[in-house]
Amino acid sequence: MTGAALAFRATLRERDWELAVDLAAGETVAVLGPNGAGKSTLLAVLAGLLRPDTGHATLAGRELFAVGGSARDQWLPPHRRGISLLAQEALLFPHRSVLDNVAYGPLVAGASRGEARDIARRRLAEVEASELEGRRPAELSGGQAQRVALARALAPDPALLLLDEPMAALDATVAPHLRRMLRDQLRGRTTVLVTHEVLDAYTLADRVIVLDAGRIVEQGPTAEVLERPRTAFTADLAGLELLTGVRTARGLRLPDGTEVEVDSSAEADPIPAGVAVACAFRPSRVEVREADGSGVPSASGALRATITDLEPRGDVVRVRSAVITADVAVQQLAAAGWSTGDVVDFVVDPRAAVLYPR
Ligand SMILES: Nc1ncnc2c1ncn2[C@@H]1O[C@H](COP(=O)(O)OP(=O)(O)OP(=O)(O)O)[C@@H](O)[C@H]1O
Repeated sequence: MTGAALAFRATLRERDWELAVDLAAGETVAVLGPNGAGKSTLLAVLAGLLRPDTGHATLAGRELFAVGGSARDQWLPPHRRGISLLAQEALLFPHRSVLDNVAYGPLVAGASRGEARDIARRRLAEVEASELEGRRPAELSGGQAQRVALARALAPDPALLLLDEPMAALDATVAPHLRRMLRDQLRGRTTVLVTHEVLDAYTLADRVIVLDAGRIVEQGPTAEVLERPRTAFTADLAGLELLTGVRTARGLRLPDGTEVEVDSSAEADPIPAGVAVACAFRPSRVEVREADGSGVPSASGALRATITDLEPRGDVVRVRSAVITADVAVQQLAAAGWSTGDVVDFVVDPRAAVLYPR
């Protein structure tokens, strides 16, 4: 025994996919990544719907699979894995009542009809759906159906819960209710959550794994990964700008030689000069100034760049360039008269930037 609830490693040559994931008992891990990164592949292999070329996985001390090794392959079929999946769509049995949908798992696992219905009633109460027990799935709203689907996923008391973008198909007005419910239900439950929403990761996950092209590219405690991103994808998801370079006495030097100033006086563990670093900050903490016409940026630490795009966002306009993005007040932009193709200076607020080793 490793102490891990889930110990998983597998490869799939056809998808150039190779992953190792360990989960502690009761831990929720959010899996993030761009389209095609391999998130669904992970869920499918865990659920037993897709067979890897090589790999080994144990869940709560039981072997889920051992394939491609020297010994004979082991492969536990999906219904014997102790794993439940909640997908974007509720996928309830259309001809059964809500109660019987939720009772199905325990019934198949060997409970009597009465026991299975008792379990189902308890689970429905937990997701505030008791009054729906006599309805058919067609008589439910999207949010109600998803709550029932959550009750159904939890009814067999799975050793591992898989959530595949559970809020994605819901109205923005309904999603917060389910998110709150999930927060309560996931406490102490070993869960893998695939999501595109940073709010889901913050609200529900202890840890985050970022995938790209079938590999893990970042992982760690949720706040650490999202506040100190190492990839452009994670930075973008977290609403941060990311610059990379080398540590200098005043901040960091970018590959083009520009030095960006960062106030690191509060740094607990100073990073020595010469170390490869990343620097993250909000676009709202970047100022845009008129370029003064000389060949060098007007302010020290300014990044001179051409505006490639102007994107209105309420009372600010997102000013994009190839190197950096700034949010500028609509009035300031209008007064300055900047438009795409103009060369301007971007200045990062030294106190608003976080510097960390790459
Ligand atoms: N049925 C399939 N057969 C072959 N290759 C597939 C299949 N499904 C996905 N792939 C490939 O496997 C890789 C990982 O895809 P996967 O669906 O796991 O990504 P994802 O991170 O879930 O993406 P998304 O966010 O778009 O759902 C991609 O290169 C994809 O093209």
